[in-house]
Order: sequence, then C-alpha cells, then structure tokens
Amino acid sequence: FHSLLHHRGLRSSCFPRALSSQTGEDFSSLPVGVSLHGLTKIYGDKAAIENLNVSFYEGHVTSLLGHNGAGKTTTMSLLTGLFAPSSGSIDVYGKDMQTNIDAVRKELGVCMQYDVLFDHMTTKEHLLLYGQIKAPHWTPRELREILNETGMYPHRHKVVGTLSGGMKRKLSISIAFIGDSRLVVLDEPTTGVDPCSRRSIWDIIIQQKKKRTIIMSTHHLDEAEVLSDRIAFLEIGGLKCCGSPFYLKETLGQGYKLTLTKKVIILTCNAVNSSCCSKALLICVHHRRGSSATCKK
Ligand SMILES: Nc1ncnc2c1ncn2[C@@H]1O[C@H](COP(=O)(O)OP(=O)(O)OP(=O)(O)O)[C@@H](O)[C@H]1O
Repeated sequence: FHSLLHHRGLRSSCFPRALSSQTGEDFSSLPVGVSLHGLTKIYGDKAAIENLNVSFYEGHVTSLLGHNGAGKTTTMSLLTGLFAPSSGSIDVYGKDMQTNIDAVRKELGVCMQYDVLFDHMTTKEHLLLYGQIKAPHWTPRELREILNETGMYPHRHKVVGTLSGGMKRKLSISIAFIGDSRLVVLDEPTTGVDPCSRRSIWDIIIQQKKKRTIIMSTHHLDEAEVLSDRIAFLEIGGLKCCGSPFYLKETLGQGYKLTLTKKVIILTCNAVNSSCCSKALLICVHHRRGSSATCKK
C-alpha cells in the first residue's frame, strides 16, 4: 500500500482522514447492497476500525486493501456477523445486521481466509453438506451448476485431502456462492494459490458478481485492479479513499516518474578540433554499448 502511494508520488497524509465513498464518482443508479454507517470496533482500548462510512453496490466487486493491521479482517468479521460492532451499524439490502442477523445470514456467503473443509469428505459431499445447511431448497442440479461454473465438477469425487491448494480455495469459493447469496465476502480468496489458479479464481468471481455484492480483501494490487469495480483503501482502521481503479489512478495518482541522470564522462581528447572530440565520443559510445569497460578515450 505504502509503496503504491510512493510509486504514485503520494504520501498517505495526502488523503483526507475519511474520504467518502461517494466522492467524485456517482454510483447512485446502482442498487446499494451493503452500507456501513459510522462502523467502529474497539478491542480493549484500541480501535481496530473507526467511524467507517462506505457503501458497496450490487453487481460490483469491491476490494479492501491495506497494510497488515489496517482493519480489513475486522471489517470482514463485522460484515459476516462474527462480531458485533462497538458502535455504528451495517445495512445489508435494507436490513440492519444487528437486528436481522438470521435473515441476513440466509443471503450471506463467506469464504474465510483459511479453508474450512473436511479432509475425508469429497468435493460433492461438501457441496451437499453446506447446501443442506444454507439452501435446503436447492436441487442437486443447482449444486452441480455451481461445481461446473467453478470448474470443480471433474473433481467432485475426490476427497478434499487430495486436492491442491488452488482447488481447495475454489471449493471454498463455490461454497460461498451456494443459495444465491446476495452478499459474498471473500477474505483473501487467492492466498497461497499459484498464478494459473489465481486467474481461474478471478474468472469465477467476475462471472458470479451479477446480482451480488461481492466484498473481498487482498494484498495483491494487480488482483484488486483487475477484479474490482471499486477499491477501498484502509489505513489504521480508517477509510483513506475509495473509488474505481481508474478513478483512483486518475484523481490521486501522478503516474510513474523515470529520472535519468547522465553520468559525466571526462574525455581526454588531445585534439583541438571538435570533429576529433566527436569521433572520440562515438568510439566511447560504441565501447560502452559493446561492453561495460570504462571509456578511456
Ligand atoms: N481479537 C483481537 N484482539 C485485539 N486486537 C485485535 C484483534 N483482532 C485484531 N486486532 C487489532 O486490530 C487491528 C486491525 O487488525 P486486522 O486483523 O483487522 O487487520 P488486517 O488489515 O486484516 O491485517 P492483515 O492484513 O494482517 O490480516 C490490528 O491492530 C490488530 O492488532
């Protein structure tokens, strides 16, 4: 995060303390899936997140970015109802999370940072188990569709203990999409996954975002840029800026700067006329192109 700001020629102090999500870009035509109102979580005497105000839109993937300890996991934990906020509220499709937690959970899909899977069960058995808990009305055909869409169908009879790390992540993500979850929270969905599997996970997320509000956390800037409709940068528990990757780059970034400094080379040219000096310079350039030897002439 800091290096991104540095590369863009920005210091984090350039940002206002809590730049509103609505600043600069107008998403008012999109349905709001989730909104956080003055969300604060205090552990002991320390605020893990403080006065977070941001809206997440349906049909969007929004990435939470920030350094270690910025408050991403805390925000995710509050969004999934794992902890109650110290103050503030979360609205999920118009329902207050605190007072309607059971109704909200029916529409909530979660992929935790670490896979919560059972080694001795097959891929299909996982889908059946979580399907039974989350969406008992779902038919085996609908579960099969999820497996197809996430590319896990060919691996349906494999026990999870024999799956690769990438496949386990895909299975965890498949589970998050069971039951037409409208709010899907993905905590570092590509952690520990090879570049090829990462890309197929990106495809799954993009394919599934229609009619859902997807909120994910990541440490990968490239991933956030490729996947996100919006990126929310957190720092020390506060929202530093939020917007589409394009908007953030256009508005806050200053592009990359390349500074070239020409090294002074002292040419010991005895000749008085300039053509000799030019010739010497040319020889010098040829020398330096051909090898790293010091130019003497
Ligand atoms: N259970 C807890 N008890 C006390 N402090 C906590 C607890 N969980 C998180 N914190 C503190 O809250 C702050 C935010 O932590 P959080 O895990 O949300 O950050 P993060 O952005 O997810 O970091 P990472 O990228 O390392 O996962 C940190 O200072 C952390 O030490």
